[in-house]
Amino acid sequence: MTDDGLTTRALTDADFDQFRDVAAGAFLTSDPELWEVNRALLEMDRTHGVFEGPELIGGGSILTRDLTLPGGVRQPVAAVTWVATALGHRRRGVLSTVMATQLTGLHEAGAEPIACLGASEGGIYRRFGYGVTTEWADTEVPGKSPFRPEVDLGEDRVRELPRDRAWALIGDLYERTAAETGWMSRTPSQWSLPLLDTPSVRAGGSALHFALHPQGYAIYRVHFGSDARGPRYRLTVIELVATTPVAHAALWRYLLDVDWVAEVRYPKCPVTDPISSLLADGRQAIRRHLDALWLRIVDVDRALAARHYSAPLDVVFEVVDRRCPWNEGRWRLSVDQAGTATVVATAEAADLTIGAAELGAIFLGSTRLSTLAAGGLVREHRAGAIAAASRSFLADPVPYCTVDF
Ligand SMILES: CC(=O)SCCNC(=O)CCNC(=O)[C@H](O)C(C)(C)COP(=O)(O)OP(=O)(O)OC[C@H]1O[C@@H](n2cnc3c(N)ncnc32)[C@H](O)[C@@H]1OP(=O)(O)O
Repeated sequence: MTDDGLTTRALTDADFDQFRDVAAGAFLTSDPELWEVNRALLEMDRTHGVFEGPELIGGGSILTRDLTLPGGVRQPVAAVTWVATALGHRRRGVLSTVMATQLTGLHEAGAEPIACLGASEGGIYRRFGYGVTTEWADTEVPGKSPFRPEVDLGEDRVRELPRDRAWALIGDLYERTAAETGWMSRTPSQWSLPLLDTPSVRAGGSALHFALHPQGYAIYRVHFGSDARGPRYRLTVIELVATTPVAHAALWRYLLDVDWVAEVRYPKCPVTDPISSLLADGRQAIRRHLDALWLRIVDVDRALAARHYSAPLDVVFEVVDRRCPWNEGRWRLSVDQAGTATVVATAEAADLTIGAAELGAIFLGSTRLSTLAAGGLVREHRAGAIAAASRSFLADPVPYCTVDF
């Protein structure tokens, strides 16, 4: 019980309606289909509620997902979602209680050593030890923009398929791509969220379209509009998956050539998507970086040993982690020639000092340790330690996550 009388417990199926009402109120979204999808997806025994007397006033949920780590390891992670505090009960520590309950529970159960989430606002989660571990490059390209003449589009045609026929093909293509670092597993029921297509999700746009290539697919919708020159539609790419460069180029070409479309926008575009290199004038692709997946190390030793590294390393980290005191202290990370790590607690002098959020940020190998150090977020005690660790943590290709939980 907290100082002002709040209690916390894991919820049951019987609590679902109450949890839905609190979350729907906090997220200002009462779309009934969204909540029917969530009724099937939420793991109620991993969903915690904070109560004032009998009244549920906030909570948060953990989904069981797998995340691909550098080296191709499929790692179970705690995917945190639907964190919500009822209006009228904000800033009383409900979120802090949920975060503490989740992290302590994961640690004490020896469950997933990593938690992750997509943040509604950028200012909330750093204090709880989450750092930005992947980004999107929100990309806009004018419709009909030409490619370089040498770009190979292959012989295969991109075909538009109805949802039920597309669905039979895209799962396998997604699964092949999910072997790359940063991708999340999706069970058949977990597909229901990214494919949700209700009026509130469409926000005035069309139903989802499915463009299929033998080695890839694009899911998109169109928002209608016009001016004195004629139709000026906006095409929004929801997801583009390609298992070969030719399929990738063919799908982009297809999307750019949809008639009446003035602009193609892909908000969740991978930062390494080579669209600028395909275009005859690369400057036509305007790109803006956005934070995507936030990651939190729950148990330093188990998490750091789970991934592979790009270069040998021998470094002692002093970890500062007020929220998870079991992580605090010095850890020696040793990486051999094969990129395999061992992690042990040590009393030796630290080579660098790092906070939990920064350790979470560099974990997948996208965010550079050297960049965080340049921003004053990591301290070096042995010359060269940051450069060496930064190299070793980097992953190539740059990790990407769709984050759809
Ligand atoms: C993974 C996800 O589910 S992301 C979605 C998160 N949920 C939402 O955005 C839904 C709408 N918002 C809400 O429900 C609430 O405002 C929440 C969940 C964001 C915050 O809940 P609260 O119970 O008010 O937070 P709580 O009182 O525990 O505050 C904890 C700390 O976070 C800070 N904080 C809370 N909300 C915010 C915010 N939106 N931006 C920045 N800081 C914040 C508080 O000031 C406090 O700081 P302190 O520890 O330095 O004192």
